[in-house]
Amino acid sequence: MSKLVLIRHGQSQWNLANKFTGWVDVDLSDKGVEEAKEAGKLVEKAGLKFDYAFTSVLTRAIKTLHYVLEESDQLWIPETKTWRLNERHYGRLQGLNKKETAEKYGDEQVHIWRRSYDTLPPLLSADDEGSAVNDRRYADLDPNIVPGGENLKVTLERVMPLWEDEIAPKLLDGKNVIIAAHGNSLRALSKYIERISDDDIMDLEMKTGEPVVYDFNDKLEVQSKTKLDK
Ligand SMILES: O=C(O)[C@H](O)COP(=O)(O)O
Repeated sequence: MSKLVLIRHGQSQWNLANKFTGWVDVDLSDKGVEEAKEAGKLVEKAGLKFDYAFTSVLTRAIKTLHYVLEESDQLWIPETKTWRLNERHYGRLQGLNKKETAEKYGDEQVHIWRRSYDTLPPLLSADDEGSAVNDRRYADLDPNIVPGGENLKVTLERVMPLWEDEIAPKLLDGKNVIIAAHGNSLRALSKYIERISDDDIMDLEMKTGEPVVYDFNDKLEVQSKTKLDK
């Protein structure tokens, strides 16, 4: 009945540099731009037509959405940008190199920080330099809900109101939706959509720039899941 496409942004500058990124607003790399354009061509080839788009307030996801829509000639559709689709906030890990962090704290600890459902990363406080509290794009948010670090569970909790209030009603109304966001905000959403357990979600990975297409019936049950690739 309706279709939902999830796409993780193309490779970012910090994916390339292997750094924890989270809410830091880094741009796409040249390869990331190519991945996003390629994804748009796949969307065009698959004949996917969207009624509505959602993305985060981070440049890498916004640009990916726009490349996809431009390549598929639907840049005109209405879109919402919201912090609720931001990458999971990586707290004090943001800006650190993932390999160096694993050398310092051990592979197991870093794997837990990256993939466990409910372990928080070391938290940033509101007066730390990198805190999102002082970022103009979050000025309308209650400072108490601006995170200093999130696990996947908390990420899912802040994605859910958007799903319930904005996305699910559109899908139930037969509209097709595209969401361009981030590895972990999309893992959280996929966990909910596919009813994946807290343990199994550790193994779900989202590739950069790969569109994932869900078909729903009129009860919003998943009928199929397809990844678009070359
Ligand atoms: O925020 C980041 O560093 C990445 O985009 C996702 O990182 P992860 O694969 O370590 O969760």
